[in-house]
Amino acid sequence: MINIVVLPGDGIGPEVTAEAVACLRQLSTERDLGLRFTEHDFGGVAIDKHGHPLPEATLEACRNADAVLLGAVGGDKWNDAAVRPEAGLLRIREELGLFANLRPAKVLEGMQDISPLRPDISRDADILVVRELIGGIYFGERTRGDHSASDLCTYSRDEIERIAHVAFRAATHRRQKVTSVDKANVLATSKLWRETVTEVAKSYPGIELEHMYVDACAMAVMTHPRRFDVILTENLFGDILSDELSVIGGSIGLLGSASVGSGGPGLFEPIHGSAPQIAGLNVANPAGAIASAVMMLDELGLSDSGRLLSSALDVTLLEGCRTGDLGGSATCTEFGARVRENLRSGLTRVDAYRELIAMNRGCCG
Ligand SMILES: NC(=O)C1=CN([C@@H]2O[C@H](COP(=O)(O)OP(=O)(O)OC[C@H]3O[C@@H](n4cnc5c(N)ncnc54)[C@H](O)[C@@H]3O)[C@@H](O)[C@H]2O)C=CC1
Ligand SMILES: CC(C)CC(=O)C(=O)O
Ligand SMILES: [Mg+2]
Repeated sequence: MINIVVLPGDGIGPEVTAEAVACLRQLSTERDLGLRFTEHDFGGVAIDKHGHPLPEATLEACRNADAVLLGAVGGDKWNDAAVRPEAGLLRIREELGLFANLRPAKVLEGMQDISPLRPDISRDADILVVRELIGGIYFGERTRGDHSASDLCTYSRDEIERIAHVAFRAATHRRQKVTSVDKANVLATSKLWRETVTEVAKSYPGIELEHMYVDACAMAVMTHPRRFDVILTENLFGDILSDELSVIGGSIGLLGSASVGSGGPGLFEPIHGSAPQIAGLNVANPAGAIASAVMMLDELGLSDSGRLLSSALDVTLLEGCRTGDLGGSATCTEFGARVRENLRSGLTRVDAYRELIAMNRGCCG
């Protein structure tokens, strides 16, 4: 039995998570994976019910799980809460020791039509952001007075080393390049970051390392996305850059992520937030939540099943079944149902997918 804790959270979180879980349930039944799901309160909904975004019972369930699947948390409703939903998110990442957040962003071959970038710029873009997740300014001491406020940014050499190793190891399975992003012309933490990453790189002689300032990087990912393979960066910069990178593929609703640490359960969540404006309307794109489920299957050692789900997701998009954020009219539930239909038809659809790619290359290339 594989024990998966589901934290639907707030806003569109429950809607997109429901579609991902339905895909996983179907896969589990068809392929006898033994996935078992239990839902727990987390985020704003947990504040309403229990007075805290991360109740002890939820944390305990996550600690004992094989993996955690999360929707999103937050919303203006909880702006004045003593502990906000987002603080619960930071805490669960810290409690589970999830220092590495992996956020792949790519343009699906045959789908350059939905990228706002010119096809000659976006074609073949395929970037993995490796973001440090439990250090830096989000975790530093905060002060707030009437006329001033401060947030402390701290990184230790150890924290930088361990995330750098994740990035270099990832690059060895990809295109052998790491771009380390910092602001070392100004920040002390960035100077230490650059120095430490340069040192770690010596253990990976086959990997090309370049350093880039975050402002220049924010521009270059839009003008020359193909020049990037793995982007290694700290918590705040990675948060911002990964939302920006979602533009390349066409929508933030497409991107999933995996947060992993040193051996405990991983946490898998789309990179977007709770999108309160569209919550309850059944229009959210569940692709990012489903992509997160694919990453979860990989992490659980169920890569064959992950590949099937990933293909079913790609086929669904290539067929033109798209939610409003991608210019389509499919609802969240219709999109999820279509992914499951494609999943049901299994391997034959992978061939269909390749054919669709070949066809689309002609008209969108
Ligand atoms: N991991 C998490 O739980 C995160 C939570 N948040 C929280 O979410 C709340 C809303 O934050 P925002 O800054 O508005 O960011 P957001 O990511 O929720 O929304 C940004 C824009 O993208 C759209 N969008 C996001 N996901 C979508 C999807 N799956 N399908 C279609 N459109 C989608 C939204 O409608 C909005 O226009 C805040 O309370 C914020 O703190 C924000 C980011 C991450
Ligand atoms: C609470 C925030 C740090 C969440 C967020 O924006 C993210 O992790 O992408
Ligand atoms: Mg973010």
